[in-house]
Amino acid sequence: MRPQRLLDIATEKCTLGCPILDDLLGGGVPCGSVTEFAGESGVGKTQLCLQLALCAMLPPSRGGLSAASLYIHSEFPFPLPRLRHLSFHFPSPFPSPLDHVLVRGVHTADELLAILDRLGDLLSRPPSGVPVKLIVIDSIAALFRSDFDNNSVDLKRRSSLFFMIAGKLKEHAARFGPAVVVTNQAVDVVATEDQSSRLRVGNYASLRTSGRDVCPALGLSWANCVNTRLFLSRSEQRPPKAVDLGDSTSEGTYTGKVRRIQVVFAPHLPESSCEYVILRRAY
Ligand SMILES: Nc1ncnc2c1ncn2[C@@H]1O[C@H](COP(=O)(O)OP(=O)(O)OP(=O)(O)O)[C@@H](O)[C@H]1O
Repeated sequence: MRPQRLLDIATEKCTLGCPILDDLLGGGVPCGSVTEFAGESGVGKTQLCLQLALCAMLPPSRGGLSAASLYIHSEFPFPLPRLRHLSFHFPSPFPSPLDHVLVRGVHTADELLAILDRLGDLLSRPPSGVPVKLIVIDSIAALFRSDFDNNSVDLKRRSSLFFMIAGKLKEHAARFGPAVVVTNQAVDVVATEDQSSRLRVGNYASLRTSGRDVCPALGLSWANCVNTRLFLSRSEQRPPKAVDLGDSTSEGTYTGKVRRIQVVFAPHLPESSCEYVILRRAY
């Protein structure tokens, strides 16, 4: 294959339901690989995942995948009222959109691995006949918060679970072509005297949110398990004046905190970022 042909291979993408975010991601979240949304609590990871689950149902002509999704959650309860609320404002091609979001809770990494082992059946023979082309794991970090101590045996066991989980996800992504999205927490970076010893992963030497230096949780082993890492952050302050949302109505301004999404690394995207806001209403 000539290098030029690589540019012609179009990867299917799933819209995020927002033209600015889609623009940043070159059309949306790519199918066939693992995309991570990392960021502090409340920054909007779940919001984007719920939005994606609804957008996956849209036909390709509207940026979707004409598909159902599997939403694996490790934080309880699953935000069903929020998904229902979002679905009211969502122009679904299906009469009951919530029937096409398959939800499964997991409590441990071993339980997740067992589900991923059996996932081939669901992906090859979806129960409703609608293909499942989006898999969300919200959140991977929650599964590793406890049960593991900071000793060499546990760290080795933890890394080995990362590689097994990522291996399964990539196997399904390559075989059945779904977009795989995982969410990850951000943890504070402890200041050291020698800043040069700080490990740099991807495009940015440091990442900040709410005025703190942070990095995605789970360390270097997990960073090597995802194909694309997107970092979501909140600014510490509200904008000095209302942000114009480009809407001519009186509601077309926003005075809350502005959030930012940065491409930390991705095989198909340059270093780039954009700002976003989360509104109560459909926009
Ligand atoms: N029911 C809702 N309706 C509208 N906006 C909501 C609702 N619930 C949360 N939000 C807004 O969405 C923002 C992002 O919340 P979200 O749960 O997506 O964050 P998160 O990054 O997934 O957090 P966590 O890591 O704790 O799960 C919240 O700060 C809040 O402003």
